[in-house]
Amino acid sequence: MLPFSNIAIIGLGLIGSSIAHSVRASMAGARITGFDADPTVRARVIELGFCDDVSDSAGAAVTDADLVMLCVPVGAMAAIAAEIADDLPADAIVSDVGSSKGSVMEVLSKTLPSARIIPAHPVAGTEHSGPDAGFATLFHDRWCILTPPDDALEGDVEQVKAFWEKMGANIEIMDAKHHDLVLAVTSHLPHLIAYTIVGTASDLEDVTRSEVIKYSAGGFRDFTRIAASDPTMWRDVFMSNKDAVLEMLQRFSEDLTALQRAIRWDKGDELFDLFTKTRAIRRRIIEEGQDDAAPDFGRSHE
Ligand SMILES: NC(=O)c1ccc[n+]([C@@H]2O[C@H](COP(=O)([O-])OP(=O)(O)OC[C@H]3O[C@@H](n4cnc5c(N)ncnc54)[C@H](O)[C@@H]3O)[C@@H](O)[C@H]2O)c1
Ligand SMILES: O=C(O)C(=O)C[C@]1(C(=O)O)C=C[C@@H](O)C=C1
Repeated sequence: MLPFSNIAIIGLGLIGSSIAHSVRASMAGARITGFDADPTVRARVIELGFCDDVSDSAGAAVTDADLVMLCVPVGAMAAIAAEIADDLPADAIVSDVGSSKGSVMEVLSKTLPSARIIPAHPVAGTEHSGPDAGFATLFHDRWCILTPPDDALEGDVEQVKAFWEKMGANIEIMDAKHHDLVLAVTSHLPHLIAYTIVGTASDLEDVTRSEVIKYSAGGFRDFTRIAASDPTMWRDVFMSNKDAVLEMLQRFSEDLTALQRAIRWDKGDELFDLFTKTRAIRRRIIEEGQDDAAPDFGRSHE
């Protein structure tokens, strides 16, 4: 049996379109209605044909839905919740895919006080955005973290869990605050570091900058991939997960200062010990099959 039969996807960029492709591939018979605030995106989605219907308003998209999946940037969640409030069926489950969870739950529960809200975060993505960037296998063997509120109905959590499992994801259930702390270090801080290092390189004098581009084969190139991620999405992530990101940034700055001191005072053994520890972490990630450097994950879409 299908976990949901009428799915409204609001926001048809990378994640919204990947969900639509994935539903098509794994839940035959489920009907997908899409909406995006950008009319050029709506027109492109009609051309691409991954929705059964594309509505002209968010309200119209949700009227018959049993699942409403909000796939907009975190900073747009409050506005979109207000837009669907009057048309949302009482028995529909509302979920989202936002990269931070505490603030999203806060705005959704305030704007939709009687809605059945089960937030989710697929820990899978690429640096690309928009409706052309999506693909059906994005969530295969990747984690999807659910952060249901304490009073969520168990049946609702099970339904959302079944939905993501059908799309190939592995499910973890977590408290929103814990999610935001963990993701601050595993996802948000790495993006901030990548944005910083690429920004620093681009601030160098013209002649050095062209050499940076010319010789960016390994390490720097990997950072530029991450630093090419969507500016709106990431601005919203940092604004919405401020406390956890600032806490992790503080720890990171302290560790960086310790490394600076080790280099200054020729403490090579301290560097060697740290690099040995970090190499072991990378090897563990690969052993546990979570190395996303190996599969393509949509990079061939570049
Ligand atoms: N990109 C990733 O790697 C990734 C991974 C997991 C989760 N997420 C989360 O998924 C969500 C969507 O990210 P994405 O990468 O698909 O972004 P995207 O830029 O590819 O798509 C977002 C879409 O939302 C639309 N939109 C913006 N405001 C809207 C509104 N008020 N009403 C309707 N549509 C609106 C935009 O026009 C755009 O088409 C974000 O909350 C992000 O944090 C992203
Ligand atoms: O692989 C990438 O390009 C990503 O940045 C994906 C990534 C991540 O940091 O792991 C980015 C943001 C999401 O919320 C989840 C996944």
